[in-house]
Amino acid sequence: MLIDVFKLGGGESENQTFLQSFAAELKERSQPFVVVHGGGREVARLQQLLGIVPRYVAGLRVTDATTLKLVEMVLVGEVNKRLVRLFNDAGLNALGLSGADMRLLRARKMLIQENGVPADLGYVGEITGINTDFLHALLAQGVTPVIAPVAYGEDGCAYNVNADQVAVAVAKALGAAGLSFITDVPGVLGESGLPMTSLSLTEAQDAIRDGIVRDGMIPKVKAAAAGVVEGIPHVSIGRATTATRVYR
Ligand SMILES: Nc1ncnc2c1ncn2[C@@H]1O[C@H](COP(=O)(O)OP(=O)(O)O)[C@@H](O)[C@H]1O
Ligand SMILES: CC(=O)N[C@@H](CCC(=O)OP(=O)(O)O)C(=O)O
Repeated sequence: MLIDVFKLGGGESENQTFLQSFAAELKERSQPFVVVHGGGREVARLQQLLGIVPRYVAGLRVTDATTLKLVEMVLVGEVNKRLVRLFNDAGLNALGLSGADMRLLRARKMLIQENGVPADLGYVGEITGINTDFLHALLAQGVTPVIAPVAYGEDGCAYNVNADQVAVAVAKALGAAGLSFITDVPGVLGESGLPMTSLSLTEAQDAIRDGIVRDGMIPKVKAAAAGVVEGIPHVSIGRATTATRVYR
């Protein structure tokens, strides 16, 4: 069974017009697929509303116990259900899941260094396992899993995981044929400001080094490159017709 994984970024998960046409396209697909979504911008907005200043290290949200609650409220409680409603309105059989459900996404605390010094990101996790049997069983029944990136810690805690990283882990675990990062730009924009048709792993490194790829696009390009290295045959960033293919 050839499976595709779509990662829906934070900008697009709020764009009703885009979502309706995306859902209609998904409905026409004959091949099974899984959707992983983000929603980082909406988490940041709620933090700000509550007087909490969002903090990031290497593009990852520093997640203390209060922030973890907000992350779960927004991503699992709100964004996930909004997408599931919309997909089901379009005629799909969508089922919203977080990492805790059936131990779908297992994780451990992520340990990283910032400028050579260990940085404590709190409840930020890295994926250690995926319940692929459960996903396969759902797909075999024509169900579309819609996954929020809050994982189930090996220590019983919830962990906040970057949604691009979750998408790569899910695609790798399922042996997916394709992984598409849908975001609020048509593709990875080159120096000209136009989307590039393709980006090799070396060109990706150069584009990051030269500042052509910046901000949130850096972890996305790195995640896409990791997907290519993991052997996912087709990895792309952007909208269907203008997306940038990342290749070895
Ligand atoms: N070279 C580039 N091409 C396209 N987008 C870029 C580039 N460099 C930086 N960006 C920024 O990256 C953003 C996408 O990253 P992000 O907002 O984290 O996406 P998502 O929420 O979908 O994961 C774009 O909206 C754009 O502002
Ligand atoms: C650890 C970490 O940073 N987690 C992300 C999870 C959501 C996400 O990745 O959303 P986007 O895809 O919209 O960026 C966060 O808290 O923002």
